[in-house]
Amino acid sequence: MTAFIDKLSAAWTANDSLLCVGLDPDMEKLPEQLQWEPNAVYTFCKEIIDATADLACAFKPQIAYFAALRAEEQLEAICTYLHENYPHIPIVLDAKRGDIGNTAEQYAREAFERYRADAVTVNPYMGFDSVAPYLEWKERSAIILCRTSNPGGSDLQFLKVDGQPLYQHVARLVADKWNTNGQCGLVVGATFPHELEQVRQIVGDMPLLVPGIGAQGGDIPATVAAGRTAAGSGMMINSSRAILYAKPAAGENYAQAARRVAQETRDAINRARAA
Ligand SMILES: O=C(O)c1cc(=O)[nH]c(=O)n1[C@@H]1O[C@H](COP(=O)(O)O)[C@@H](O)[C@H]1O
Repeated sequence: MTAFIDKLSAAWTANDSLLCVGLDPDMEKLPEQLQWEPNAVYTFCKEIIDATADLACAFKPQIAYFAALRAEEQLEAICTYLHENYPHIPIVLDAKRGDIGNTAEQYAREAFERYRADAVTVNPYMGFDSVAPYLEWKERSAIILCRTSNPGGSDLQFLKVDGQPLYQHVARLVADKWNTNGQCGLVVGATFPHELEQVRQIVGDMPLLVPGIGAQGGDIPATVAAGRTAAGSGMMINSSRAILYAKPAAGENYAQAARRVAQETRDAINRARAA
């Protein structure tokens, strides 16, 4: 298996894209013609994947959307579909796990064995022994929450510890101590470009998952300016709802609408990279 960072770097180049397409299937927002289909979640995600795969550097299924619908088997089938048809595009399973070592071993097996994800999002709050089991999977990645995109992230992440906000301690800890094998990434919201810039300065070229453009209103040029590496990449900039539930224009179906918005988003990111 190719190491996560190598697979991601190849996808950045092959698709000339920093766009991560989030797969958050919400039954209430699914197109009407799918509402009565037994495998609606699978069909919807497959159509979105086929419509956007040449525009994306990663796909990020959010596990809660599948679990809430008892659709984990459809998530497994989607991951298999991705491996068979788009093996060059990494799967980031968004699960935000965090638990004691023994339990974390099971979460890691769930992400990496059951779903065969290339990376999984992980919460750092319980410390290194809660993250270490993911790093045992040498070709996979743990993407650790640092400065999340939601307003309430400030409740804890901005607390000052030794004069520095907690999120900066997380960035330093991961960069200096946890990332011994180059397997770690960080989550930093596009809604906080100033903090994104701070994190980029601390962690060098570490890959960052950057959600918060699209439905959450993050600014693409500000995000790219703050988070890109010297090589002009280094990020998976995620958009979920704005792509998945794009309103079809006249004559378009939902997958075509998703493709149009994904292309506009990828191109807006690339214009900002070139600026
Ligand atoms: O880890 C994440 O992906 C994540 C971290 C974060 O700080 N904020 C955040 O929105 N996310 C996820 O990114 C996606 C954002 O979706 P949209 O707001 O619809 O683009 C959702 O799946 C969130 O769960």
